[in-house]
Amino acid sequence: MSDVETDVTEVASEDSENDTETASHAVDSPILAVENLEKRFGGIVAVDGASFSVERGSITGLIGPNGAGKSTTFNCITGVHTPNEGRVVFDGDEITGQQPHQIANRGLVRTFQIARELPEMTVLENMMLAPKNQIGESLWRSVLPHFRGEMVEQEEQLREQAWEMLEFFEIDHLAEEYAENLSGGQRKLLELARALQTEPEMLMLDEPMAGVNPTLEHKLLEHIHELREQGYTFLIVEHDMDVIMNNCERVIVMHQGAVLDEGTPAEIKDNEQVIEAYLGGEI
Ligand SMILES: Nc1ncnc2c1ncn2[C@@H]1O[C@H](COP(=O)(O)OP(=O)(O)OP(=O)(O)O)[C@@H](O)[C@H]1O
Repeated sequence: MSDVETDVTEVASEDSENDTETASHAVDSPILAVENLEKRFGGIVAVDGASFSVERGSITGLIGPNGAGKSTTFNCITGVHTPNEGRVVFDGDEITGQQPHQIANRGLVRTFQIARELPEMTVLENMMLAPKNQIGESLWRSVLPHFRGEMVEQEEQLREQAWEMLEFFEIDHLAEEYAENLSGGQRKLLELARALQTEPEMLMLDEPMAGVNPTLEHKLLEHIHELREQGYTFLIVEHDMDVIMNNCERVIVMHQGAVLDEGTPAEIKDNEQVIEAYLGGEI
């Protein structure tokens, strides 16, 4: 993240004519815009013309009753599914239909409802696999002596960064533990740490609190707020309403594949339609 910020600052200061424009773009434009998104599975319309945007540097919640289309929307944004209609714009560029790794390379990464770490690898090994643009991934380059040196240097940097991340999430004592031996909550912390290892600008978290005990939940939320302070943007799908209401500045409510309401937690809490969508239950 800090590297990205430095790069942007350098480019902006080199081009003084565009200074004002660049600064206002960064402040005013949403980091993510979803426009008229539609996704059908045979006769099922899972997402039905959903449109919303996410403000840069915010913690935004995406909620809705079971089957509302939240996960499918996540999947369309992050390239797991190709939408039938609509557009996804990230940081000013259209990313609709791109592959997940291309979208991750642009700085938009997601975590899954069920953490996807590699169970038979240690926590540190899992961390080392996560980063984007590793020199070693290109085989022909890796056999050239010049690049071999670069690879060793890069691996050292990645290891250092991985340790820092594990320390930040207070799971460094588990570095040599096999991932399969972690608790549900520790897995969620590892997944978030892995996502950050790719140096994203925005993180989309699918039910980050599911299966997490209250102590770790508290810790996870603290980390999310700390990261937001550093400039990261979060879009969170979560069924735990207390988590959404107490931690998100904005909430998007989906129902039957479309956006039913958007606003502050206080605003959406008072919307009769939202309450009805949750089968008349209290939010
Ligand atoms: N791969 C798929 N094939 C067919 N139907 C699907 C598929 N994925 C989702 N659906 C359907 O699309 C609709 C929206 O599902 P989705 O999982 O996006 O909702 P959700 O809001 O994330 O629900 P939940 O909160 O229960 O996870 C549901 O009717 C679901 O059964």
